[in-house]
Amino acid sequence: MVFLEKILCIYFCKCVTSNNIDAPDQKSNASITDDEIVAECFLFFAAGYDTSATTLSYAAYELARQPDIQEKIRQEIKKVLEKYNNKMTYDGLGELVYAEKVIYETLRKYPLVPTISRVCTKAYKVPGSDLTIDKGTVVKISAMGLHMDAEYYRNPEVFNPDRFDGDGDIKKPDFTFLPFGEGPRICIALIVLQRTQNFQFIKT
Ligand code: HEM
Repeated sequence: MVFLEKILCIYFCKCVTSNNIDAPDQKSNASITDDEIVAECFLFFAAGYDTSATTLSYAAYELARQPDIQEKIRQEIKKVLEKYNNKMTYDGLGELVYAEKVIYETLRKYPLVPTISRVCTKAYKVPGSDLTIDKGTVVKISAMGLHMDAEYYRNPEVFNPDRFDGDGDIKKPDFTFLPFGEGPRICIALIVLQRTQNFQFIKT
């Protein structure tokens, strides 16, 4: 809602809201047109709908193939529902630790955006090689390639949510798990998504 609030503020009062109490909202010349609002809404729909729905389809596919994992997730949901009088609360969703690992493992094995694209903003010499990436070159980073690399994920073809345990078998340096991209353009829905996807499990 913070995002929507910022857009409406820019539209109606040409100010930018801040979440920082030390930096009160300021009037600015910020403006947004009707077309830009429509474009933002379309982006939310395009980026948010199919990605979430298809991830859940892959999760359901893996659960159908592995009844033991399905049962484990079911027991976890039952336990948390019992704790919260059969109502799923925000806190309850946060307690679905195993369900979250199932979502992570689904995103690892089936990253909906298999390659992340960036444009090189200045010439970059790749360390340890004589390769220089020129400014303006489009660089494609293979999330799928990283996720299926046995150097980072043992037996990468096996669907194993436990690899996301603290003590799991994952050997994960930074930037080897990229279902949501990375850096300043990382998917804006990252945090909301983990809990909403857990919620979908409960409903199904
Ligand atoms: C399983 C679900 C999702 C996956 C796997 C996913 C994945 C991604 C990826 C890989 C990117 C590109 C990040 C980068 O270039 O570094 C992205 C960007 C984006 N996503 Fe998601 N996404 C999901 C759900 C959503 C949802 C639910 C929304 C909105 C409600 C959303 C909104 C966006 C937006 C607006 C961007 C563009 C951010 C920018 O360019 O600054 N995504 N997403």
